[in-house]
Amino acid sequence: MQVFAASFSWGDDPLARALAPPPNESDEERTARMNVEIEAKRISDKIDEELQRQEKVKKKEPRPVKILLLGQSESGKSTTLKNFQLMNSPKAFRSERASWRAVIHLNVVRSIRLILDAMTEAQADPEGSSSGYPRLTTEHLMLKMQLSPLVQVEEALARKLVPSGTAAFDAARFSQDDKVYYTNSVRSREVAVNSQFAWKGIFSRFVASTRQSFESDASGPGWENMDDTGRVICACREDMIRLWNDATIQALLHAQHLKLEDMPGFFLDSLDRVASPKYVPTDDDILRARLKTLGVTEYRFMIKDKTLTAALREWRIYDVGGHRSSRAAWAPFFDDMDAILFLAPISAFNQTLEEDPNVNRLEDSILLWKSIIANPLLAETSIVLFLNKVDIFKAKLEAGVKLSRYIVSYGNRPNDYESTSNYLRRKFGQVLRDHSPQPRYFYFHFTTVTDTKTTSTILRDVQDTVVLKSLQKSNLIE
Ligand SMILES: Nc1nc2c(ncn2[C@@H]2O[C@H](COP(=O)(O)OP(=O)(O)OP(=O)(O)O)[C@@H](O)[C@H]2O)c(=O)[nH]1
Ligand SMILES: [Mg+2]
Repeated sequence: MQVFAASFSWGDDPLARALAPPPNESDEERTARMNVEIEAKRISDKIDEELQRQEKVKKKEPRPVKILLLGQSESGKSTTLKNFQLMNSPKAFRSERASWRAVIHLNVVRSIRLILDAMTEAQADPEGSSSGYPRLTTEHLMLKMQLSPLVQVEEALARKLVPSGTAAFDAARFSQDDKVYYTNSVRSREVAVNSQFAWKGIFSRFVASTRQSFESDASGPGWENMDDTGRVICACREDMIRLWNDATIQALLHAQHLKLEDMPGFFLDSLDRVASPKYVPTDDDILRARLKTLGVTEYRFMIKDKTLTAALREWRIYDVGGHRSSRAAWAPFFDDMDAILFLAPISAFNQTLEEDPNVNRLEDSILLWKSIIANPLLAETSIVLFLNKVDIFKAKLEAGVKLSRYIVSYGNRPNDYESTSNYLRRKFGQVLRDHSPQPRYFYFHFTTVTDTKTTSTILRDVQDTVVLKSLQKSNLIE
């Protein structure tokens, strides 16, 4: 210790010693050394300047706008996301048509399977004496047999979309019914896909080989480019049409209260088109296709701000699963959002949750809305309400379904669209006034998000006004 202290002194700095000029330096050597040092300083100053410039640019670059889509399952979140994609990156949206064709085929075979299941139930009581079901003829049973390969097609498509054993597949949330992954109830069992899993990539080989035909609107890829599942569906087209249009089958579905046309992903009225070899999904078809979300999907795009600076700003839209078991995944997104689009399907007033048949869907929407409004983490976040599925809501009212039968508080007010829709809007507005931690503006729209034209106007309004206000409030825009 003493030896070390004796050999080291502050005046003997090894760094200063290393940088000091050599003791017997000539004038020439000195000039050369100084020139090298001047050049080194010039380069170093330039690097500092560049770093400072980059820092300034970084500060000026607008921060991304983040929007979170919320609402119960089947409320229309993913359909709203599709509208954003169609508006802001139509080419990319349309390049995914081959993948959506597979989903539409899956939707078709699901509807057919539900009819086949209904027929099996009727076969258990052939005389219809105890159930009151209409009698099925040998012709019906022949049709049923001819269509039975579609059950395997459903499983094959489902397995393609949700391969078991992938890290992205969350088996805990599914019952393994017939080795295919469906959500719990057998009648409404439905394939779900985890958004972390790049399911669209599965069809990319197919897309690549048929890119031209899919990108031009003229005609589809044709039989020769179709995969096996597509071929079976096309081969069954005539039989499916006959089954769906059969009066006895319609009576049977009616007797079993099975309204396929009210279910998401209904394409049986378009079988002629969607089960043809040259079928290419239209934008409308893609918006009507149903694929339940698990996990979180992020979509990014750039648009010009509607501000004086007209800066190009990145937008990020987040789509989450609305099933009760998926809602715990919402919270981590709450503290970082500029706006929330909350979807409440008002047409669901006479339906119950798939997760819990004792809970009315509209009631679930109101409770969910209340919990979002009251959440202190979201106190500063703009929230926009979409009272969605207005088309189905109107159709139900016109068919004579009474709102007051399910929402008793509606009493004996008139059952027309004007009165009922105003009543529901006021209910949601009242929850906002009563439960928001601080006063906030009630932004709402009546929507049918499967209608791209009206939805794009509404979304542009959301983009231009609501979010802009939120950015101004947080001083992100001068
Ligand atoms: N007729 C009609 N159908 C709609 C409307 N909005 C959504 N749909 C359909 O309803 C189904 C469900 O919509 P999604 O967007 O998948 O619902 P989601 O909220 O993403 O549901 P999860 O992923 O389960 O949380 C789809 O088949 C849509 O095409 C609407 O306004 N009118
Ligand atoms: Mg979804």
